[in-house]
Amino acid sequence: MGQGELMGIVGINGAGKSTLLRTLGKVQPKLSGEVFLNGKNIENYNAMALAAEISLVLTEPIASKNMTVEELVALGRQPYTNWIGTLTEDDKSKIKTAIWMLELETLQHKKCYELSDGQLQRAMIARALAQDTDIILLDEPTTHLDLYHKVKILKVLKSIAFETKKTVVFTSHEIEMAIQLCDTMLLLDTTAHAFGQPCELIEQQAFERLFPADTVSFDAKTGSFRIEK
Ligand SMILES: Nc1ncnc2c1ncn2[C@@H]1O[C@H](COP(=O)(O)OP(=O)(O)OP(=O)(O)O)[C@@H](O)[C@H]1O
Repeated sequence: MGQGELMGIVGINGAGKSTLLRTLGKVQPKLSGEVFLNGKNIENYNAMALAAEISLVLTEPIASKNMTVEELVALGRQPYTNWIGTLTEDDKSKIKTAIWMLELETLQHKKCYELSDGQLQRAMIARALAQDTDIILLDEPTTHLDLYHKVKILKVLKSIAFETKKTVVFTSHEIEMAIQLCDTMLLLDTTAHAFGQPCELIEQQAFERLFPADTVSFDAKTGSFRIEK
């Protein structure tokens, strides 16, 4: 995966999308293999050093919804602040930028429990952005959102990758949206995995293999799935 790129990990239920993402972020022990970051095995990174390289947006609910959006976003600066958590001008500027990029200015003083699912997801992404790491990993960031908000979140992720030159990797069931918006995709399949630009995967007929064709087929011309009646 490259700098400034949005990469989607897609595949059927149980294909191992979340497991792979959480393994990349060292949130859970690896089942096999090794993960290298900047030429160094992630096993050799301590939590603080890894938090300066990778930020995570996971599906677990946040510890306390009693904090404001601004306080939640400020948590992203934790790996850099001193033991009393004093924010420097640089920290405050990164928090402000993240709030601005996720269009949270009018919500920043609201408590997290007052937010809709989509607003809370944006706040979580702002926290990851404030952490200012080269890599942002997100597990199913569009779950529970309506079509418009799913598209909005993915477009925000794309612009974060493009404008801040970060590598943004997310897992999703939104294969059609990922085809339209991702720079690269990893398609996890029970038999073979495919990685490349969406157009390359379409050429390889990788999406046709995903579901039984008598139920759901893939139309390469439109890049969309069709229900067989
Ligand atoms: N490489 C692997 N080898 C063996 N088991 C695996 C591997 N990857 C994932 N699993 C197991 O498969 C199960 C499903 O994995 P996971 O939840 O990551 O799938 P998913 O694609 O995110 O599913 P969903 O789309 O339903 O959220 C888990 O029990 C996990 O431990």
